[in-house]
Amino acid sequence: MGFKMGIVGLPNVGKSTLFNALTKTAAAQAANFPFCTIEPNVGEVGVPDARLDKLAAIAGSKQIIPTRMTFVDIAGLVKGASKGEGLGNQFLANIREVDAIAHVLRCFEDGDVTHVEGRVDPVADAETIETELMLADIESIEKRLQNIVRKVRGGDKEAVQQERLLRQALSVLEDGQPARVVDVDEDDVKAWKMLQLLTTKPILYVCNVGEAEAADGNDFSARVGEMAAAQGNSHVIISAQIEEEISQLEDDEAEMFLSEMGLEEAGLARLIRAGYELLHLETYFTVGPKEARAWTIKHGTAAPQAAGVIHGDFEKGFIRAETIAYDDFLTCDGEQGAKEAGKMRAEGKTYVVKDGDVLHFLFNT
Ligand SMILES: Nc1ncnc2c1ncn2[C@@H]1O[C@H](COP(=O)(O)OP(=O)(O)OP(=O)(O)O)[C@@H](O)[C@H]1O
Ligand SMILES: [Mg+2]
Repeated sequence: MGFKMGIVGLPNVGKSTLFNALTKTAAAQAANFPFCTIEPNVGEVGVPDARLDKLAAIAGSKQIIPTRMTFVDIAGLVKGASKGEGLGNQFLANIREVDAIAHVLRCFEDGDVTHVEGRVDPVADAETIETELMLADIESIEKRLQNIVRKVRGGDKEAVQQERLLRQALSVLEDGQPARVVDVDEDDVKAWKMLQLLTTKPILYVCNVGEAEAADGNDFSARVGEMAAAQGNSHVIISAQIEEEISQLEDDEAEMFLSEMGLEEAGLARLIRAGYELLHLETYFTVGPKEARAWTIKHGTAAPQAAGVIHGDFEKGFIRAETIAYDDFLTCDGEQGAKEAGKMRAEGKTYVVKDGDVLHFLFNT
């Protein structure tokens, strides 16, 4: 499956710095000038999960393979992007392809780092970007409404549904609100997603604070927190610069560095977890002597479809899933113990996989 988070924001706010820290590379050029990034950088990141390490230790697995999430470092957007300003249209197209948006807001003060608007004001910056996304949606909706006029007149069912949804979105957008506030009927969810509107993508604010503020944030991030709460969105506080430094350290050095900074864990782990929550993602595990591995599914996924994440054949030929809950696996000290304690369940096609389940699939080939 693979879920994609797009890193979005004004130019020069620290997007590429954050991306490099996440992917532990210097793949994206990060520098103090606006529009440093033009082509999107794409990187896969292992999702940190302490449970996986515990399972591997119990089972004596030789290899630990975390599940992965994709991050896309997108070029900076500016006012007028929806009208093509600063290569805007191209960048907006990059956003269309992601599942969720990590919106980076500059919350650090540093006279040496240029702010495109000449002042630090993350709430105003958030509005600038959101406005561009809303304008882009309005424009694309108007185009699409024109394109389906004939089909709608001809009574094409899909086109009629599309038109209804497009008009619903248009009416909130024209009211100055993002399309994500629309309450979509169960029956319309699929068609609604297919519209791929930019402002329906779930959003997470990333407050990029100064080095000394990584633990508690600052006034700027506090204001972002209020804004996010009012919108029903979440936010994380991170110093991209510190994260970049941490990403270059060995694990034990990194831990020392974190505790000196008063941080419990790297901001990246918090960011990835927040992204997981935002997308309603969950993890199940496969555990054996060879490897302990984590897999990503959407909340509410049935066992055959969960098996399909590993391989299409697992889904097609699904028979049953031998299932041990994460806590049982720990308390019973592994698969054998769980079996003896009667904690290994045989689950069929309708079983909805739970976060943390340790699964073993049986299937026909
Ligand atoms: N938390 C921070 N504190 C101080 N400086 C920072 C912080 N985060 C990033 N910077 C600096 O800000 C500058 C811009 O960073 P970066 O290139 O990552 O921005 P960007 O958002 O990717 O820009 P563009 O849109 O132009 O690609 C760099 O000089 C970087 O070192
Ligand atoms: Mg960049």
